[in-house]
Amino acid sequence: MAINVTGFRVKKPKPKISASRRLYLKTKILKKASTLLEEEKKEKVIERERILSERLPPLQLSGLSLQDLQTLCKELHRKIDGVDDDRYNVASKVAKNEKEVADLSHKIFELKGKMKRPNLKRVRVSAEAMLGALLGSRHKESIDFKANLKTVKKEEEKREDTDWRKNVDAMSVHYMRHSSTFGIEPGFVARASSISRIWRPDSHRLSVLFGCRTLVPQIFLMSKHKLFLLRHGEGAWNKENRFCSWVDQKLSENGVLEAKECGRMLKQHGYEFGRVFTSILSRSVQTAWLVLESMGQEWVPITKSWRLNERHYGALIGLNRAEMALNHGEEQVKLWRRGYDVTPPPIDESHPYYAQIYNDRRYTTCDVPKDELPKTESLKEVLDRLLPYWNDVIVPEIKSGQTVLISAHGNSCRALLKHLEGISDTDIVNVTLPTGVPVLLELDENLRPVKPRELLGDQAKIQAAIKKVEDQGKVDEGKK
Ligand SMILES: O=C(O)[C@@H](COP(=O)(O)O)OP(=O)(O)O
Repeated sequence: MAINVTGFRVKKPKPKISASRRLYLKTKILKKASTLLEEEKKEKVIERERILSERLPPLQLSGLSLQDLQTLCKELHRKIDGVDDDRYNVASKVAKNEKEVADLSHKIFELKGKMKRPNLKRVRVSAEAMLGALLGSRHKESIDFKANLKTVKKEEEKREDTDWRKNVDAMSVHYMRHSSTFGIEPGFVARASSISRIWRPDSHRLSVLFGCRTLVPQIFLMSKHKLFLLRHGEGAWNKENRFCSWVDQKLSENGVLEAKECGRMLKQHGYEFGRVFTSILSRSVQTAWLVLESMGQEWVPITKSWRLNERHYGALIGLNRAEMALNHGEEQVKLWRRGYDVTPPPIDESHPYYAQIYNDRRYTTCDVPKDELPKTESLKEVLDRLLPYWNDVIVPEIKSGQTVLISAHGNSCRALLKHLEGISDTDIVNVTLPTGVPVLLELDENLRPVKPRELLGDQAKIQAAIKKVEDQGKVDEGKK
């Protein structure tokens, strides 16, 4: 029995072909389809090779002058740009089509009867009377609704025709306008094609965000959570240019001012925290207190964990960076400080700060036994010890709707940024965070950033502060 459109039960007509014949035909069709698919696959491979050989003829470098090589490089860059643009255009079309397919499937689902339509009676009412019933006395004013509809349609069509790159350019203007207060990585405000370069580590994600003309205007809608990362205010040893790491140092006078100022700025913008996380080092806790105090949000719960501690700098702890640069070279110091997988020599019992660190009661409260705590760490190892805490403790808070502030350290924040933004091992070398500057990350429901991080505050000052941190690893000119 089946049900026809009128709702009556009707007898199913007997099929004209036997079951075995049907099976035979089905198998034949499937076989044919699989052969066709195979052929299509082979054609695609041949087509791919043809296009590649057309677009990428083997490089002839021998005998070329410097000038020729430079021209060749420029030409290759131009081609890469072209391919990039094409890729984003295709990605945007795919995303748009996928969305349309999803919408249509939804409509089909609805039409299939999941949504029951009410029984409607046919009535004869004039348009005038209908408007009167709907709008009351206002219908007189809106009588020109046809003309209005036309205008709306025209506008909609116009919006559809807009090139997605223009939307991104428009967004850049939005960012530019705000860049005095909301810091953006230098160079972000640029043409769409160069955005992908800055976000190269996760360009696929970005192609979906920025590459789709229908999605571009929705970028701000997709932001579901706000997360703030903060490197504590200047510590006493930051000022002396010594590797501080797991040595517990308080904020310098300037660090206290930085933390208070940070709180004032966040308050001015109306941010409200639901949870704060810090390391177990005083400079990060003290910073969190001062920020919350300046915001009048002292009551917000603070949770501390060693897993947010600064990277363990091993035997380098206590040493002066500029002196290290003089003795070991600036390159080596940069590798120690910023390399992703570079581990400094471990600290041992003969180190002047060993006892102070490992006899400290705070390290008996950790979720690992004291003798399993690190003796040195690369940034990669920081991320390894931080991730379980992030996933198990911080993520649930964010997902439950809390706006979270993580008041931590230069390298624990860099590790987290690397994870969240998908920064590559090589690109993370170029990320430096100044003290006391909040970094705002806007995340989607899966905690993926929906736009570039924003360093909040005066951009000129922030750039100067970043340079100052980078220069800490250079030889002091006076001592050369
Ligand atoms: O350990 C330290 O001295 C600095 C980081 O030093 P660099 O990685 O910048 O050398 O950590 P923080 O001041 O953020 O706690």
